[in-house]
Amino acid sequence: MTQPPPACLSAVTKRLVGKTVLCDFSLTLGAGEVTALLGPNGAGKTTGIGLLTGRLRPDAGQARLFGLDPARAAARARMGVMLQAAGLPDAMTVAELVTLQSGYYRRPRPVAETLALAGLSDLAHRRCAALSGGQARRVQYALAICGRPDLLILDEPTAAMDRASARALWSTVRDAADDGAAILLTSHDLAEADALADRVVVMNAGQIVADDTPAALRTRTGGSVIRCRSALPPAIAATLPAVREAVRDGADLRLVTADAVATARGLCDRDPALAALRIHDATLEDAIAILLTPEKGLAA
Ligand SMILES: Nc1ncnc2c1ncn2[C@@H]1O[C@H](COP(=O)(O)OP(=O)(O)OP(=O)(O)O)[C@@H](O)[C@H]1O
Repeated sequence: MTQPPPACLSAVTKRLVGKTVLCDFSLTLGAGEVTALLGPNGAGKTTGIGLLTGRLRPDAGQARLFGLDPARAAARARMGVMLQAAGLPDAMTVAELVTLQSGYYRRPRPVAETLALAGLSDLAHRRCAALSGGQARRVQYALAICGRPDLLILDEPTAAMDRASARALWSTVRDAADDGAAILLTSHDLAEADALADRVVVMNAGQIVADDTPAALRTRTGGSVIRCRSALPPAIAATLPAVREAVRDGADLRLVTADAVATARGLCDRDPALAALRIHDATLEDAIAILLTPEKGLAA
């Protein structure tokens, strides 16, 4: 018999205070897959997570965890969740808290293993009140993974973490997926999504605008990014050959182009004072910036 997917939203609509936040939204997560749910502030990512975790109920459509209603304890017991804002009890130590949470699961990891995976071994006896912001995030991560979840939902897990801590977390997330867990993460760090995700789902205004591998999304930009110092207005630069997008980015003029040589030639012709010309392959961030620019959205 085929197993139901770890998590599934089928044609859900969710209204909050009279506003439709998600409309006919469908998303299925696969076992062993890291899915990054990306999009600008207010796109509906946290609302989607709220429906999956059972914090919110859909107004139409259906949410399922392992084929069950997310409100069912049997479904929730197989899920680990790290939300954006979650307080920790000030008076407890890190080890006490992880021990307590582990007790809720049927086959938890040994506490020492959870602490090591979350980079907390040296902080085991520190009271939660005395943790830094990044350390508190690591404790929230430990609480999410202590039960060996088959589904791990991470809402901006590395926000407030330093680079080394973030990279250590990426590695354990990748290991969990390789062991068969389904992972859903949101992030505004697109380099993180690119490094970690098998699949990128881009949302805007409550709808999915792209669902593909990071490499395929990068390829769909069809090109390169040019940065330079130029007084040329972006509106004029946008008319140069092969330019898909032109914006001012700090002191730079930044162009996304399907043909870097043709665009660079055009730039030199239009601006004799052009300086500091740099060209690189388009990144996931560039691809998503184009996707979210309405008149230039990529073909799906
Ligand atoms: N409790 C609420 N009541 C009314 N509107 C809400 C509520 N929660 C969220 N919204 C609105 O729903 C929309 C989607 O919000 P959501 O938090 O899901 O976005 P998000 O993609 O997670 O954003 P961010 O990247 O900022 O976390 C926003 O317009 C937000 O203002």
